[in-house]
Amino acid sequence: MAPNQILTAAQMRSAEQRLIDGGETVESLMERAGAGAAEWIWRLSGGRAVTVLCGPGNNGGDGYVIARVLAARGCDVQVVAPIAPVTDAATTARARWNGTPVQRASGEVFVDCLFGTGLARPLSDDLAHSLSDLALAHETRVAVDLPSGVHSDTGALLNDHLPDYDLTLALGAWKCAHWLMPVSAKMGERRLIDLGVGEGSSDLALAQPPRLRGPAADEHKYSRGLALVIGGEMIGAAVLAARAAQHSGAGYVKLLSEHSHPDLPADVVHIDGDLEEALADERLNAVLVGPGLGRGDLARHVVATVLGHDRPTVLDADALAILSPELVPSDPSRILITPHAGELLTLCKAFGIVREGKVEQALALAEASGMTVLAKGPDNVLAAAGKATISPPAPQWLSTAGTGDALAGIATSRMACGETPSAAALTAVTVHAEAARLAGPMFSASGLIASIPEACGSFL
Ligand SMILES: NC(=O)C1=CN([C@@H]2O[C@H](COP(=O)(O)OP(=O)(O)OC[C@H]3O[C@@H](n4cnc5c(N)ncnc54)[C@H](OP(=O)(O)O)[C@@H]3O)[C@@H](O)[C@H]2O)[C@@H](O)CC1
Ligand SMILES: Nc1ncnc2c1ncn2[C@@H]1O[C@H](COP(=O)(O)OP(=O)(O)O)[C@@H](O)[C@H]1O
Ligand SMILES: [K+]
Repeated sequence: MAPNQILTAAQMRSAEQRLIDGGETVESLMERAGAGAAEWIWRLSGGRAVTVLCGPGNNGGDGYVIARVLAARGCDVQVVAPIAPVTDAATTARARWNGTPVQRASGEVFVDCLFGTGLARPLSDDLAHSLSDLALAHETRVAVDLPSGVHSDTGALLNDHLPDYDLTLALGAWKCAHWLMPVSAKMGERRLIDLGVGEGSSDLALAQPPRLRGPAADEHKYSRGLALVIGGEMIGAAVLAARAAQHSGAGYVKLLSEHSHPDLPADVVHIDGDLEEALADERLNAVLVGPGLGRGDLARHVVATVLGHDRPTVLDADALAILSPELVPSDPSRILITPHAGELLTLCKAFGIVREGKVEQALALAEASGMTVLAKGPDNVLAAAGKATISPPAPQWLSTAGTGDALAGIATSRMACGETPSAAALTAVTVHAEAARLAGPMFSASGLIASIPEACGSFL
């Protein structure tokens, strides 16, 4: 099994076809999928009654296998089947299940096997009502492969009022929707069931935790990395970024700004000199521009000046409103951009990108700009050079002002430490999420920043 690969519905079909070409049958795969799912449902049900909703395709087929396996273990199982099976494998699975479907059921555990990766259009009103009525009539809900009514490749909801689940059992490989909003928020816990699908040619993967390295015995502040954060109209945002950078590995963080700030810690070195001069420092390893910068002529000049130098650079916030194809330098691979959903939309417009879904948009923007793109938000998609990585969800308490500035500061610090823009972005997202977990609920950006050192410590 390749536990980190994420497949589109088409790639999943190809992967299944490769297994079938290698001697498997759809029926044997369905048996494995159904038995694997039944094992989880058995554990979760703890002897409670189970209702399985079966659709017409192979997802429904999995449902009949689940019903048969659970019944054989003595579980009280009912099947609701609003549409008869249409595939050979589902027809066989239905025939092997020794029971009669019921019209309606209420009970304790609900298993959704209505549709999986084959869903081609929104559910009809009748099916959508059956699904939500059954889900409401049960305490615990499990989705097999995917919740029904969702787009496997984009994570979009195809119907309103779809249920929330406690557990989603991905069959054979992760699909994009398992990790993309808004669907991913409905899935509850996620578990992957092994069907023997090997490593394919997927260009999408689930992010893995980074391994950080502490300073060597002979390290000094410059060898650990010098980061420059450029302030602007709202100095507070740059201060947050500089404080986050300071706690993320760089040995030296400078804040260039004509304004000072009462919260500026003594260990962030404030300079108010010339930008060109600051950028010309041979020891400078990474630059951040954008948080609190402003969007006027001066801000444009600052962004153009930074991009005119050859430093590893993070562009965030206001710098993303300014970025345009004309400003892209000849060596853009040293640049990381960190747009939230609104900034991603603006950048797609600026670069003439018309694509559906966050993964496709991030990949297209990375291709058009040559930069590394971290499309952040409740789901984080990192795209560079034709490959994309999705990070597991972070605490939603991050939805507070200033946490994006902290993220940009961490990424800049990691680039100052010598990480590539992609590695730095992955480290930043992971450390940011861990710092949020450590900070507990209701934190502010400052509280988050205070947890960064301990969060980094988890990955040393
Ligand atoms: N293949 C394998 O080897 C294995 C696959 N496995 C399992 O199979 C699942 C994929 O199976 P699948 O391709 O049959 O798709 P599935 O999601 O069950 O539904 C498709 C059916 O629904 C229909 N339909 C579509 N939209 C509709 C709508 N809105 N309203 C009504 N009907 C609609 C569509 O017909 P259409 O009308 O579009 O021609 C078609 O008949 C996968 O998620 C996993 O669970 C595992 O068993 C392991 C082995
Ligand atoms: N609901 C959420 N769940 C998890 N992370 C979130 C959520 N909302 C926002 N975030 C994270 O918080 C940060 C917010 O960044 P941003 O929108 O740029 O805010 P700001 O500009 O105020 O700093 C991003 O890193 C984003 O990924
Ligand atoms: K399903």
